[in-house]
Amino acid sequence: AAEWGYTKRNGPFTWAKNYPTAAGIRQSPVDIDTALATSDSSLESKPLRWKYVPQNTRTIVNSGHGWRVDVDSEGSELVGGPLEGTYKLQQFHCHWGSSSDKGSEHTVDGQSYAAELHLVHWNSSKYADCGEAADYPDGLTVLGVLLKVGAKNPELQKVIDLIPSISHRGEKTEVKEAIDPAKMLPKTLSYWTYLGSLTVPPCNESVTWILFKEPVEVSEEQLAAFRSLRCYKRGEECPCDEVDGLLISNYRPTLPLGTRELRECGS
Ligand SMILES: NS(=O)(=O)c1cc(F)cc(F)c1
Ligand SMILES: [Zn+2]
Repeated sequence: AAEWGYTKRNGPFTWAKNYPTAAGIRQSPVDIDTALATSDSSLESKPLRWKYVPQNTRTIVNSGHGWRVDVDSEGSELVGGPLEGTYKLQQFHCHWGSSSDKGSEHTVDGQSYAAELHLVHWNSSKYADCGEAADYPDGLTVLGVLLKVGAKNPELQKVIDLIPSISHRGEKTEVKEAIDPAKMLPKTLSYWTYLGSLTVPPCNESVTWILFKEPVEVSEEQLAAFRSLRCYKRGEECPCDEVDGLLISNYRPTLPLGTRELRECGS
């Protein structure tokens, strides 16, 4: 089957053909209608807490759908907030648009941001690994960080510096200079949370989403570097009808929240 992607031919509106869950009722991303959010004292009473091991960021890979930094989960943990049990960091990646007026996956009162960073965690209290966890409704938690255009982001610059060595699909390289995921999170930890899904096929409905309210800055040049990734393998011709196979946009448009509860913690 033709590999899924973000062009007219294989993009988000075609995914349900090969991945029926993509047409489900607990899909992500969604528009965060801030007026709908209910503040929840139980969230306030259990502060979100994380521990990451920068040395455990192992490799960065061009998945064909963007860049992804794979992490050795050992030693990491995410607890508290809406979560039961302990979640471990598996990987982090980003979504962006062809220009910085769009690119985030979640929107806030209809507003898009330039990009969105996702830190993917799996429930190590109940499941053996990320792959297994992805098949259960409480299996995964993704921390989402909205990125807006501003100052150069020093921690993300460590990713940008590696992009030339993973320009084509399937290429990967060692992350030599440790990247600290904690340094990519906003200062204030207010967030929205709701039950959703992976925003890429197979769109498993197994994600507790935690989206920080405060955007973090990234520069136009850094966004331009993301768009220099190619969606096809070196030596192959470009399958996607994207302008010479550049990954200029890799975000899924928002899906209806439906009857799901949207909770918030912090102002
Ligand atoms: N985009 S996302 O954070 O929902 C996501 C989660 C995941 F586990 C794997 C992916 F490829 C993408
Ligand atoms: Zn993502």
